[in-house]
Amino acid sequence: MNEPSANPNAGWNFDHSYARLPEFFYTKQEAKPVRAPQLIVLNDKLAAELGLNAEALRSEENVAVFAGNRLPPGAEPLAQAYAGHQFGYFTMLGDGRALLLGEQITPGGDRFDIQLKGSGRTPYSRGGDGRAALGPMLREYIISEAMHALGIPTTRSLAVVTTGETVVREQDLRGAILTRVASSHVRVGTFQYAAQFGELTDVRTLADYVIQRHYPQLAELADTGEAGRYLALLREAIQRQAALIAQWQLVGFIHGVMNTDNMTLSGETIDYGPCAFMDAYDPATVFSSIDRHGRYAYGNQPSIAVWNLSRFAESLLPLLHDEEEQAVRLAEEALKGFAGQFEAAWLKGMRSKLGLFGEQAEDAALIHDLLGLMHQHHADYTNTFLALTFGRLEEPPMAYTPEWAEWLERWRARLAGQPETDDAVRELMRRSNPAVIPRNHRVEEALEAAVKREDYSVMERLLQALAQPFAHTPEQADYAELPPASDRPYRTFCGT
Ligand SMILES: Nc1ncnc2c1ncn2[C@@H]1O[C@H](COP(=O)(O)OP(=O)(O)OP(=O)(O)O)[C@@H](O)[C@H]1O
Ligand SMILES: [Mg+2]
Repeated sequence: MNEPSANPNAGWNFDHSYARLPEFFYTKQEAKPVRAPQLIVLNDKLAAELGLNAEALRSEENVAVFAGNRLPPGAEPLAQAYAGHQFGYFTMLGDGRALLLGEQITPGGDRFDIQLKGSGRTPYSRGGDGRAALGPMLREYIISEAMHALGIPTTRSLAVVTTGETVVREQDLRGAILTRVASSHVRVGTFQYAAQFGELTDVRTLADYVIQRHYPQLAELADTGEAGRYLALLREAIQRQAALIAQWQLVGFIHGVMNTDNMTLSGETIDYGPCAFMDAYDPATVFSSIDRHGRYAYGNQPSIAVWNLSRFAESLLPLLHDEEEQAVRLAEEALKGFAGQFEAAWLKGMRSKLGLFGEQAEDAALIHDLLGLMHQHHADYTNTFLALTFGRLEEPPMAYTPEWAEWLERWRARLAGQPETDDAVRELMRRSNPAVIPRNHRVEEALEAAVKREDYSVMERLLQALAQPFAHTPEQADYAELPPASDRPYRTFCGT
């Protein structure tokens, strides 16, 4: 059993709005204590943002909190229920290895879920052991924090502890628990769960909860119909996902497992499983070893988002309009909005990456032709934009062919036709093209040192570089190196 009350000076300040929902939505559950917790990494900056005292968090008492061995003051742990489509197939899921401790209210009044991932079995564990391994939890820590530094909405990572226990996968691995921080953990799959296994009132309760928590400006709208708040919720969720996926595409991020249970209503990226950043530009890039048909390939991410949002819309249908036909029409119209919103956000981002101010009709062709060349020449996505930013145009692949020269000519002509100075162009491009992304081979190098040799310095160095992705120090330049050819194509195995 958990011992109550950890170090009171850590600054834990919980509320429990999710626990005030009907019990249909969760199961109260304590963490299963682990043998020998040890703190591996703590996010001091995030701790401060949450109103937590990093020094107190390092104490033995609070390391025990991160391990699930102690409850922090005011915590009321629960496992959330949800369902979802996994690779297109619907199934009941729920937190099978995670627990929500509560919602930390920050000094500024913001609310964040504090969740332990890897904290033991729950009623939703099915055949699983409820545990997680050190490598995947550090991977989630590194990539989620990199995404945050890139300005992309995401769940955050506060800490990783090892448990002193072994988790059995294909081989024995060191057990670990990640403390995850999120605006909320409500997923498209939470709505699917309510629609499939609950009453209409449950869907309504959940929708009103999400509106209160993430879209409070909609709360006063009417119930149903064209001007209703549930249609507005659908539209807003679509808008946030369109913006999010555009940001993924712009940095070359491949989520890898865009199941409906891995899409949040907050619009934050969640579940860093078999995800990775693309090296050479190719829309067909897939990293996940279990995604054999390329369902979640880079180029498919926008259309998969629409597929997932369609499942969300289906869950909401009875709330959209009293007449089903009208409800379907409203949902379809809302879903049609995604393409335009995505395209607008993506084009805007691409213009910035190329230093283009204003909008000109030929911009889209200029951008698509660049991507076509990059694809044809297996050009590194991130480094091509860096080369353009810093005028290193003699570097491969640009130096290769007359087609590149022709494209560069068109780009220069477009730049020359705008009133902004070269400095302004360079500045925009520097802000829009990261120097450092969490490249697979560097992440793996850090994980190998951490997991196999208990050497965490490689990861610490990587985390420091990733925290400032747009800085251009010599340190940063080191991380712009391409992976050795033997590392391509890279696969992330789903040994979680
Ligand atoms: N070792 C495990 N034991 C029990 N349940 C598990 C285990 N691994 C995954 N699950 C459950 O399987 C489902 C799908 O797993 P998935 O990999 O999408 O999630 P996850 O990485 O555990 O969690 P999240 O989506 O919260 O980041 C989830 O319901 C998850 O809780
Ligand atoms: Mg998941």
